[in-house]
Amino acid sequence: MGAQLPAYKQKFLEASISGGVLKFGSFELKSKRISPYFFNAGLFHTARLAAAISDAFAHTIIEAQKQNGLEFDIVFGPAYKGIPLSSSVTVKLGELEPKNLDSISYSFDRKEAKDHGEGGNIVGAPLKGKKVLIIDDVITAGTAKREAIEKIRKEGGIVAGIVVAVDRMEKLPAADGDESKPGPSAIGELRKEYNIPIFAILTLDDIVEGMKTFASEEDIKRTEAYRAKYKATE
Ligand SMILES: O=P(O)(O)OC[C@H]1O[C@H](OP(=O)(O)OP(=O)(O)O)[C@H](O)[C@@H]1O
Ligand SMILES: O=C(O)c1cc(=O)[nH]c(=O)[nH]1
Repeated sequence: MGAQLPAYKQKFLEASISGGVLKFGSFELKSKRISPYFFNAGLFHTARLAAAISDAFAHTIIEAQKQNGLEFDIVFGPAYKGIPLSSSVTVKLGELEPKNLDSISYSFDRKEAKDHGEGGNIVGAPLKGKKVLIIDDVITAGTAKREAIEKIRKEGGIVAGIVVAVDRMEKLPAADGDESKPGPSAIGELRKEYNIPIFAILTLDDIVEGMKTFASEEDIKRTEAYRAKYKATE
């Protein structure tokens, strides 16, 4: 499988396939695009798979600290699929880098604010004045990350960056709904607009490369055609 990929990406791709997380077929996305592949991070639910995804995130984050000077106090996972990731990745980071990352915290949001008890819509570490790293499953059109950034800022947090499991490398949805037109990259626009670094464990290019050794001709063709249709032009 995907001999060209670095070992940690290869391992993560293999875990995604064996756990049924990465699937091929026909799926409607949050953006309403119809995709021939889908990454369902909710299926990383066994001890082995949860360890595999938190390990891949932790290595990507530690590498980004070393190479790009990424600094953060809190690992934030947007609801819902980001929630278990925020806690498991925080534990893994503390284990791998006890000297630097032992005192980081995690937090996440509620999709609907709680109106009793402690109230509000943030659970875990308070965000005010803290550097916050968003971690999540997938970026497609960037809508979910934009919402997370706005929520964090509203709470007084400073967004330090984003790390996702999969960058689908897609363009922003066209304002007039005409998806045949070229468009700028969803991830590139987020980087520019908020001046933050964004990292991914796997990109669509990595998936297409890896697919060559395990997927059917038909799935490869359909995924390549989808990539050609929705890829960003800048
Ligand atoms: O880049 P985008 O076009 O926003 O799409 C990608 C996001 O959409 C889904 O989140 P959803 O809001 O459906 O949340 P959940 O599955 O985690 O509940 C998915 O889990 C990604 O986080
Ligand atoms: O864009 C989405 O909604 C989306 C794509 C994907 O691959 N996985 C997912 O959970 N959501």
